[in-house]
Amino acid sequence: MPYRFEDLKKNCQTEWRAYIEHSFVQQLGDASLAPEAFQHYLKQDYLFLIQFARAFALAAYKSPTLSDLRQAKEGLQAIMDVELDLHISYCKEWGISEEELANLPEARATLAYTRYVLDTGNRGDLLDLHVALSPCMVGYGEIANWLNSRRETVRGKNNPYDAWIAMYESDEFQDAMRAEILWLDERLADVSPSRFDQLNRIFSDATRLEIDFWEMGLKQSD
Ligand SMILES: Cc1ncc(CO)c(N)n1
Repeated sequence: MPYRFEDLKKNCQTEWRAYIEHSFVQQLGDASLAPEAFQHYLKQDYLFLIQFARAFALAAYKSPTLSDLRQAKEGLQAIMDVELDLHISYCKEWGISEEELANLPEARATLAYTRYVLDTGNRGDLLDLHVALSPCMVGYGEIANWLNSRRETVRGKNNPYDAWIAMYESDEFQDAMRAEILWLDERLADVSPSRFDQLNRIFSDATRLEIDFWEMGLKQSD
């Protein structure tokens, strides 16, 4: 049987669920999340996205074909045009200026995750890099869908985090997520069992670093 993206998730189900259904996510969905925790997360996510944009640019650099190049561009575009724009305006609403954002120190969880992905991409090939990026691209789309499937989730003006959910359920983000899964399914179909094990390690590492990112938000750790 050829491997698929689903197999990466299946092989680290516990970590994947701990990421998707993290208490930060649940509290964001039911509007009980402390604003300070959200603001801390949002500021760090701004710094995170800058490094992730670099990682997608690295994917572009490592792309041997036009279609690979297009896929890297999709990711870069989702970050720069969908996420970063919203983060900046969201931060303004919450009283955080672009100047404050520019001078912010990176939390350890931000450093660990982003540098892990960049290092994996530098050291490995394009598939290693896309696998390292996939918990981010696919996870947040899945989180929005999971939140929408829960009765506890509050949507609309009674939830101050509604725009966050709206961003990740948007067609633009969901399309980018589906394109990433398709791209990975095509490449994973050709890999050997030992190569798949290597890729699974990267996927599981990145997923664990996503969990740490939520923890950093909840605890407002630096
Ligand atoms: C930490 C983190 N993971 C994933 C995404 C989705 O791009 C994000 N904005 N931040």
